[in-house]
Amino acid sequence: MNYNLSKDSRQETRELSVYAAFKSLLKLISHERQKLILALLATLANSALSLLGPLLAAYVIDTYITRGEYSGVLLFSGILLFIYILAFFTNYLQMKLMGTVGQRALFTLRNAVFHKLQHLPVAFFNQNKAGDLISRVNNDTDKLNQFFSQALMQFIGGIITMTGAGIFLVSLNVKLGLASLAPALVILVITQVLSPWVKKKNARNLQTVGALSAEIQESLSNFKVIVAFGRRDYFMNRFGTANKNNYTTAKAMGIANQIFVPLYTLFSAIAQLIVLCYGVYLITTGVFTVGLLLSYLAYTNFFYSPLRQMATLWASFQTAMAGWERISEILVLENNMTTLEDQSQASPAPLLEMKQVHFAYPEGKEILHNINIALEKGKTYALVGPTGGGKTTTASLIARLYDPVKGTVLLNGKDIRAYSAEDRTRMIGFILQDPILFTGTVRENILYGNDAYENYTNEQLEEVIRGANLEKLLAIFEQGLETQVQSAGESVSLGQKQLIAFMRAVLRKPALLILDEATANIDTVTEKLLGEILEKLPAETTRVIIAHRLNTIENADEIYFVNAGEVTNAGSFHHVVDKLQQRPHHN
Ligand SMILES: Nc1ncnc2c1ncn2[C@@H]1O[C@H](COP(=O)(O)OP(=O)(O)OP(=O)(O)O)[C@@H](O)[C@H]1O
Repeated sequence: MNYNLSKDSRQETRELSVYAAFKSLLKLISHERQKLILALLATLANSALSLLGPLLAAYVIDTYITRGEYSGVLLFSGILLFIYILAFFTNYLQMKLMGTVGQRALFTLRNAVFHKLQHLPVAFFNQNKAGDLISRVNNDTDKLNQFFSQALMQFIGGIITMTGAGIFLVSLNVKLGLASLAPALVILVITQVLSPWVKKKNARNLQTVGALSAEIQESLSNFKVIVAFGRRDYFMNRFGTANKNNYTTAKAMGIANQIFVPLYTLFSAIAQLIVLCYGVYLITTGVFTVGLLLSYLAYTNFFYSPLRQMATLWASFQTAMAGWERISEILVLENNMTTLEDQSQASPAPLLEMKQVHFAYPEGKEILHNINIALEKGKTYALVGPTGGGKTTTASLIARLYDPVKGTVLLNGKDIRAYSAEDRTRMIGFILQDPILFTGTVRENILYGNDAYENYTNEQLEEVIRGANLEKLLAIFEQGLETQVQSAGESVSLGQKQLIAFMRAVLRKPALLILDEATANIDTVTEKLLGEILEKLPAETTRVIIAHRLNTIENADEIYFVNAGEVTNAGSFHHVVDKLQQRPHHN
């Protein structure tokens, strides 16, 4: 499955219609039904109350002012004030409710995207940049929040007010009503025509925000290399380009989003002019009164001013839709590394087998060709060979970080895909080439993914560590289990990181332990210590060691030579030494 989210590499792009996008957006907040209905009622009440104003004013002018009955004027002023206060409260209620709905949508959506990210396979993270993903989780979801909390009810309120005003306009005088509404029709057509263009500009801008975020992430995480090579200018140039792209697309988006405002204002003014001219004509013919004309002008305003507002709201909707599309691109992805239904019983030997395995990274050429290996329980295997030969890839398939393109991997005689992730990771420990630590203490890091000792006190845990012969490794850390480490930064050395990763893996007591150059950054004395610990692992533990240093693999029972995607059993240690010596260029 292709997990690349960048548009250029996707064969099919999902183009949502406005209606479908709006429906799927609403689905997002469907669990807030009660609040939504209440907010809708408040919006309805608010619009109805506001619409009453001009009608009452027309009545007051034509009935009381023309007759000079000012007590009636006073009474109706009081009624109007009451209506406006009520309208204020309904407006407040609607904003409060929708503010909560928006924040809730943001909360739910961020959780959903993060949850999905946690469940996607390694291949997804190989193909997408962390910075862009962060931008999707942070920035794009917030666009939806803004739409829900600020725009949606204004949008609906605007439509209700416009419908009400439209009904008043047509029912007070059909011809004048239709004439005053005609410019709205033109606006509608223009909006329809321009919308796809506006949406594209918004989507493009969100993409550049993602790219900018990816640049920042990459340069910050590689800062040491940048300084060491004196290449600050290189990343500054790259950032400058990304920033410029963002600026250009933001400018284009701003123009696209704002283009409706002057258009709507113009057509609204034209409508007012039509009403004024035609209204005055109707007064002269005796069909209309001054009061009616004034209320008519007010209703025209009631119709066109939300329409003007809609221009901004429409832009917010377009941005939300563009954000929603970027988020749903992640949400629709499925993890193709599912657990197979396989009722067959696990058989004892060999512990792990690769049968006619072929593998290619997504969008790449075949890396491993027809691999057949069998790893017996309790034996130690070494994978050796030139850089880029495929050792890490082979180990990754053994640990099921990826599935083969062809062929099968069997764990205890059963398809490895039939094991749940928990069972598989309990059985297979993998110490990665570049070990990852999480911010916290050594204790937290070595207990990562290990529930068994979670509630142990430090003393109890130290006892367990002694039992696993790891106490000399722990002693390297000044404050023992409570030594602080950070995922970023340099609180521990690379070698120390490898030691923590080693303790983490050994404490889980895996049936198969893979060490991918796990001692590459460790001094020879400590390396010897690790060798001893490995020797003392339970007799049934199978070890797979990837190493370039020959002394690391001296104790291997069998050695596999991995070169150009072929894995061959190289036999004894001395045999391999001879082979490597024939390839002076390989390290
Ligand atoms: N994530 C990836 N996406 C695409 N290709 C990859 C990826 N990881 C490795 N490769 C390619 O697969 C091939 C084998 O790489 P692999 O890391 O398995 O080699 P290796 O033998 O472990 O090398 P080393 O000794 O440097 O660790 C290389 O050509 C590499 O470019």
